[in-house]
Amino acid sequence: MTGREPGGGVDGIPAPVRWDAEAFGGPVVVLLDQTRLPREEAEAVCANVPDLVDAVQRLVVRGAPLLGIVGGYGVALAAARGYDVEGAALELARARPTAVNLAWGVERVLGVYRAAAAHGSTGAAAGAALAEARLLHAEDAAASAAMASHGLGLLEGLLPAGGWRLLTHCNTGVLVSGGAGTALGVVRQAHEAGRLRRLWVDETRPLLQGARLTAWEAARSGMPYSVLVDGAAGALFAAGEVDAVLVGADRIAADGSTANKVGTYGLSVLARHHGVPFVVVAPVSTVDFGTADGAGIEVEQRQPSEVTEFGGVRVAPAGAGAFNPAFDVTPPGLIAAIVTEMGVLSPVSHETIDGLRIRSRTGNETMKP
Ligand SMILES: CSC[C@H]1O[C@H](OP(=O)(O)O)[C@H](O)[C@@H]1O
Repeated sequence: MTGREPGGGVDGIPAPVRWDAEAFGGPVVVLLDQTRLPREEAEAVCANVPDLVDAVQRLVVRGAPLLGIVGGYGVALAAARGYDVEGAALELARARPTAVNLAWGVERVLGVYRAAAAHGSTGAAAGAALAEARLLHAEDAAASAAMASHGLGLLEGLLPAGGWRLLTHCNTGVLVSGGAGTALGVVRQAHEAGRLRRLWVDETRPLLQGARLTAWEAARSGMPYSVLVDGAAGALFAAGEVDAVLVGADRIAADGSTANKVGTYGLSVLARHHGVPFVVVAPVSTVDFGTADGAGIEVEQRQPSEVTEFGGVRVAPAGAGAFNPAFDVTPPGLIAAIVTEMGVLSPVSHETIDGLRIRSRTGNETMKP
């Protein structure tokens, strides 16, 4: 079994977020600062919502499921400290536009706060908000475990016996969830089952979530891994060195179109060309039934300096323009399967293998065929 520490964390990888009401003279949200990994394991302590919004926007904390958890804790923080909860919820929900989980986590805890405030004191409402944020956190940990199990079962059905060579993009492990992660959680489960021959880690320019964060997690978990520049993935496919691609998601539209870290779409085209399964792993909280298809997904455009500079040093000529979308969108036709905590979803029929349709949280719409 993976070495899971009590209170979060896996294989010596600290939990990326925690609530602390004691150690800092009042309620705070404590984040593992992902901009400083892997060189140092530093914490960012957020005692107010502007600091939390800044941390989200600078990717101190990042990754769709974790953004949902942090959004929930942010509402609880505003309530606990007597800030304007409605205003705080608005600021948090729009801190980054693509990952639907952020707004979902904010809205879920805000709804509990509003209901409690309507029938009781603001103190009781603050307590209800924190309890819901903690529940959301625990649910995501359970979702991670379920996705890892469903994902391993999918790979066992898709891939030959023996060791697998799996390629992943960006970071989708402990650092993006309440548990062991999404796509990297499946890889970790394959490793624990003795089925991981090699993990190919796309460095993932420009912020290097792969080379910095996935490599750090893989090392902590003792996985056999190699880092590659994003542009080298094609050569690996051409050499027959990739058995499957596993990626996360930031928003899955109702037709199965999937927004994920920029570079994901190109991998799906390579995978299709080379007959390699391309698998998305994401909790149902990433599915957005309110967005019909990929054209409706807002893709975050980030600062040009992330592309024209490296390590704070300008590498492109002064005045160079830059195209720096944080994500791209993969059409459902290029996705072999979407692994969720409820089961493995076909992106075309939108039914899990046992025929369970994924329904919206309001229970009426379903993913459209
Ligand atoms: C499974 S959530 C991780 C997801 O989020 C990453 O984006 P960012 O690092 O900008 O938060 C990337 O899209 C990952 O797949």
